[in-house]
Amino acid sequence: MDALLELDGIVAGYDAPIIGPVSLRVQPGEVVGIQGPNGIGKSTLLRAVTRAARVFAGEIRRRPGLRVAHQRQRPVRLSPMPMLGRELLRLTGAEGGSLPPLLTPLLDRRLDRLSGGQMQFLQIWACLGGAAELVLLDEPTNNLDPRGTAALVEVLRTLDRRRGVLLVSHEADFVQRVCTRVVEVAA
Ligand SMILES: Nc1ncnc2c1ncn2[C@@H]1O[C@H](COP(=O)(O)OP(=O)(O)OP(=O)(O)O)[C@@H](O)[C@H]1O
Repeated sequence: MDALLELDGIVAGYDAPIIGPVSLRVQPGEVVGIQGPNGIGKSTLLRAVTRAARVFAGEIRRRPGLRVAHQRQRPVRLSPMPMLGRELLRLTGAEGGSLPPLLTPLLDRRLDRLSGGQMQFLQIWACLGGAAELVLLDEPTNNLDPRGTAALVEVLRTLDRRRGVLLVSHEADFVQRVCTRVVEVAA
C-alpha cells in the first residue's frame, strides 16, 4: 500500500450517521484539506480515522504500522496543569529536531498559563514534531495570530516527504497556501 490512508465510501457518525459516503486518500508528502459547511461532519470524519467516531459503512485502510497524531479542534485542557511545554513535547516525542522559533519561549512555561494561541501552536507541534507519519489537524489556525499562522504554513510547506497531513480548515487562504489537494464535503 503506497498511500498512508485511504477512505473508501466512509459513512461516519455517532449514534446515527452524520457524514458520508466520503472517499479520499493521503499519500506521503501530501497535505490534504477537507472543506465544507459548519456541522457537516468534518471533525467527525477525522475522528473516524482514529475510531473515536463510529464507522457505519465503507472501509478505512491505514498503511500497516502507521502512526497517527490527532490535533483536536477543542483540546482538553486540564486545569491546573503544572506540566511544562517541554514536558508535553517530550511525552509526545516532539522535543528534538528543528523546533519552530516561536515555541522556544514556551518550553519552560506551564501549560495552564499559556494563552489559547500559544497552547494551540504547542499542541500542533506536539503532533507534527513527533514520529507520526500521518497527522490529523482540526482547524489548526484557530487562535493563531498572523505570526503563528505564518509559522504553521512554513512547517507544513517543509514537511518531511515521507509524512502526510489531513486537515480541516475554514481559512480559505491558509488552505490554498498549504494544501496539495482539497476535498469538498457537502450535504
Ligand atoms: N460526540 C458526539 N455525539 C453526537 N453528536 C456529535 C458528537 N460530536 C459532534 N456531534 C454532532 O455531529 C455533527 C457534526 O459535527 P462536526 O464537529 O463533525 O462538524 P464539522 O463539519 O467539523 O463542524 P464545524 O465546521 O462547525 O467545526 C454536529 O451536529 C455535532 O453536533
